[in-house]
Amino acid sequence: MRPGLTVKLSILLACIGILASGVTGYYAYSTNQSLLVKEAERNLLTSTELLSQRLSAVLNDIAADALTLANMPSSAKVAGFEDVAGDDVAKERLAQVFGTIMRLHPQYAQVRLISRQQFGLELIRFDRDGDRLVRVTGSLLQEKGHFPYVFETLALAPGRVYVSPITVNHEQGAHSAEGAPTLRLATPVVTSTGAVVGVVVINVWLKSLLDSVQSDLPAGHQLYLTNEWGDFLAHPNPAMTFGFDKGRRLLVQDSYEQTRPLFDKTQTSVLVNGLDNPQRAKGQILAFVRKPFGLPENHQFVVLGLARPLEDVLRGGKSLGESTIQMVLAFSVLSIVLAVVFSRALTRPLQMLTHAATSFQTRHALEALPVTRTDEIGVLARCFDQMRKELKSHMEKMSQNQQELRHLAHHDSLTGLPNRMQFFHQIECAIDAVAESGQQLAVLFIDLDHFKQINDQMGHAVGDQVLIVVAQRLRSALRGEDVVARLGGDEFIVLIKGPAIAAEVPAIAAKILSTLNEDIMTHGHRLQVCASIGISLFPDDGVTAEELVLRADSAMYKAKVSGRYTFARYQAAE
Ligand SMILES: Nc1nc2c(ncn2[C@@H]2O[C@H](COP(=O)(O)OP(=O)(O)OP(=O)(O)O)[C@@H](O)[C@H]2O)c(=O)[nH]1
Repeated sequence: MRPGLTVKLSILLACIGILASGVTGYYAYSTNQSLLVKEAERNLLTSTELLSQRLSAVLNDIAADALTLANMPSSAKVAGFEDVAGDDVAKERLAQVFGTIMRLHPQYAQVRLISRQQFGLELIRFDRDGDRLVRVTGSLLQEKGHFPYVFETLALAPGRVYVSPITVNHEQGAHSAEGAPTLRLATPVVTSTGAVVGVVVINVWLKSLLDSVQSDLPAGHQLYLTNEWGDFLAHPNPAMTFGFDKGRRLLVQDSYEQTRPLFDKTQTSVLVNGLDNPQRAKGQILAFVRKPFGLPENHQFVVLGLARPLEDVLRGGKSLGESTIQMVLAFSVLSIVLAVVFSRALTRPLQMLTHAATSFQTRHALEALPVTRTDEIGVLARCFDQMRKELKSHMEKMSQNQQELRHLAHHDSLTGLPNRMQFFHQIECAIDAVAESGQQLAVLFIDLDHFKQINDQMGHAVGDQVLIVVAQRLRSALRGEDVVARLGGDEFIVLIKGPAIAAEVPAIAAKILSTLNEDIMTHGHRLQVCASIGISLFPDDGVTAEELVLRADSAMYKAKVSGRYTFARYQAAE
């Protein structure tokens, strides 16, 4: 069975409801996710900027240490001696200070005083070797004049601090510092006359530097650091760092395309998130900040980045997601219920109309209609109600007319008695019925005497009234099962059946004659009617309707001839 209008409408409305709540829920959920990510991005950017400021502060502290050492009068004195041996007492005192600095700052890998003379010979040098502090002396001291951190620092004005690029330390004999990513800060040692006589250099392990910078970073955050070309110096995966030292370039721009503006210097910070860029930053939120690094005239910078898992950020929205799903499910169920209720309410009047139409079509029944409604359905119902009432009245009239026509076809319109056709039908039925039972039938052909005179003398209306009275008297004089019909004009015919009808029929004929002969009062006239009756019997006088009627007619003429107002039996010789 095909679904009805109610089902279709319910499905449509339910689908709309479910779709609307689903879309709303999805929109609320995704908007919330976007807001969470944007908020996390802002916080991450702030953390990254704070981190870069902390890096600056740490570098400033190291620079301050370097300046402190360089500004000590003994530094200039030791560095300024022509003789390498110099003033051993002053050197030893200065070395104790250098050693103290090393002990106080575990992140320092090396602290040195390097002379301008003798190709930048190291004068005082402390190395860190694991937990141990090693003072390098004598022939182990090396010439460092060819290193940029020496010759570039010697060219600096007093009080300025050189910051080297962060590289892997390949200086031989540097104990634990050898092979480790290192940053060098150096400042010139100047005599009271303004002569630059040496440099103080502090080597810092990048790892220690970053550990101190990110010490209070929340768990789950990952640190990125690149140089000004984008080479990774710090990365959650150590294999990704210092690619240039291993003969290949591992650039942040290749990992995160969005960081290019930092290196074009068109932006100072960029944000990347895995929600908007699942290809580039899968499952992560990242913030990158460009930070000037070292001497301003060198236009150096580093890029600091922080990342945190997207999942951590979205975890806060998870409960909202679950609530949203519950809400969507609840609204979907509500939508289905409302859709069914609304559809039924909407289609009920249509169903009433449909039911009323089909009931009217099949049973002509006038079922209830929503005629009291004030909307279009009410108008339709009232029109339909009016139409079916008119149709019903027409149909009833037609049926009545048909009945009347059917009656007229078989009855005489003046007297209401069966007509000739009906009589013949009845007599044929009676012949069929009595043929085998051995019963008899009698046909009485009745013709009024001198009826023409009544018409002529008293008018046709009186004649009609007389015919009506005759019909009534014939009907009342006979039994209910006897057939009385009018053949036409003043001729009537009667069919009587019974086991001994031949013996009874003279008395019946006599009764008819006397009944008809009683006075008739009509139109102010007193009349008397006489009649002549011819009788034929089945099966003695005929076995068909035509024969019986014809022979009764013939007998009636015999009665007329014999003086009227009498009856006569058909005789074959006639
Ligand atoms: N008022 C009236 N007269 C009718 C009707 N049908 C026929 N007639 C008349 O009935 C008369 C019948 O006349 P007949 O049977 O020929 O003659 P009658 O005067 O009865 O003479 P007899 O039968 O020989 O006694 C005619 O004058 C018809 O015009 C009718 O329906 N109403």
